Amino acid sequence: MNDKIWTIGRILKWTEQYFRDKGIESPRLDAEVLLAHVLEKQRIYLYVHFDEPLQPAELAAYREMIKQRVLRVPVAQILGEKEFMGLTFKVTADTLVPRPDTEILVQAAVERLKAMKGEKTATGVLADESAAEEPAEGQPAGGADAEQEVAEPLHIADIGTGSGAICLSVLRYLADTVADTVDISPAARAVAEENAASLGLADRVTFHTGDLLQPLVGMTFAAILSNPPYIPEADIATLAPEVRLKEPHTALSGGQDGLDFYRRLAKEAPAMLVPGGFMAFEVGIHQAEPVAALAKANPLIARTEILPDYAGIDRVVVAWRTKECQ
Ligand SMILES: C[S@@+](CC[C@H](N)C(=O)[O-])C[C@H]1O[C@@H](n2cnc3c(N)ncnc32)[C@H](O)[C@@H]1O
Repeated sequence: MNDKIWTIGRILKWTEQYFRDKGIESPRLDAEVLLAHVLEKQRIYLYVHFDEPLQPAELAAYREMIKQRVLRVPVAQILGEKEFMGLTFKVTADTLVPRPDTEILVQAAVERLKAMKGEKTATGVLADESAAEEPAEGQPAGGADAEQEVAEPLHIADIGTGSGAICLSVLRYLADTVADTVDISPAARAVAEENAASLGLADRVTFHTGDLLQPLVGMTFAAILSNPPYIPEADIATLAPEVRLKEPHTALSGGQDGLDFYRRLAKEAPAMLVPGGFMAFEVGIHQAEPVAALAKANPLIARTEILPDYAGIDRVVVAWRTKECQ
C-alpha cells in the first residue's frame, strides 16, 4: 500500500486483488466484511461511501486484518465472532467456527422438542422465545401449554459443544429447556460459557469438560445432540488451509473413517435418553446411512430419520428411543 489517500472504494479494490493473488477463495466478500467491521458499519455502507477516506487508525486496524487473512486465519476468527441462527457467537482458535449446515441440526432439534412438548411448530420459522413477555407473578407463561412447560423443563445434552452454538441456539429458541454440555477442550468450554453469558442463558446450561458422555453418566435427556468431529483422518490434508491449519484438530478428526465418535455415541447415548427421546447428529457427506445403521444396531433405537441440508446433502441423522421403558 502506498501513501496516496485510501478511500473505501480504493482500498476495497486493492484488497480484493491482493487477496485474489494470495489465493483467498472469496476475496471481495472478505475484504468487505473485514472493512465493514473496522468501520463498525453494515457492508451496504461501503457501497454508498466509496469516496470516504479512511482515518489512520482505521487503516492500521484494517492492515492488521489483511495480514492475518493472508496467513489464512478464517474471517470469523479475525473478527472474533460468527453469526449462527441469528445470534452472535464468540469464536477463537480453540473453537470450530459454527457452520450454516449445523443450523439444520438445531432446527430439527427445536421442531422435535416442541412436538414432544405437544406444541405446534410454525412453518419452519423459529421464534426467539427469549423475547417472549415475562409472565405476571404467579401466572404460567405462554397460555394453555404453559403449566406443562413450567412443570417439566426439557433437558438436553450437547456433546462436543465447541462455541456452544447448537445448545445455546436451542435454548434461545425453545423456552423452558435446560442443557448440559460436554467438550474435551477446556478452552472451548470457556468460550461456550462466555457465549452463554452474553446470550443471557448462563442459568439454563451446565458446562462440563470431559470425554463424550462420561461427565453425564447417571443423567437422562429428552435429546442428545452432537456435531462431533467427523472428517476421516486422511481427508484432513485436503481441507482448505483455513480449516486444516487454523481450526482445532480435535474438532475435525473423526478417526480413520470419520465414524469413531458416532460408534461411541450410538452405543452409549440411547441408554441416556428418556423413553421416546431422540439423539440427533450432524454427519459428513456419505455418512448418513452408516451412522443411521450404527444407531439402529442399538436395540433401544426404534427408528431413524435422515434430513438433508439446503444443498440436498444428507446432513442430520435423528434416532428415536423406544417409548417403552426397557
Ligand atoms: C465439529 S466440532 C463442533 C463444535 C460445535 N458443536 C459446532 O457445531 O460448531 C466438535 C467438538 O467436539 C469436541 N471434542 C472432540 N473430541 C471430544 C471428546 N472426546 N469428548 C468431547 N468433546 C470432544 C471438540 O473440542 C470440538 O469442540
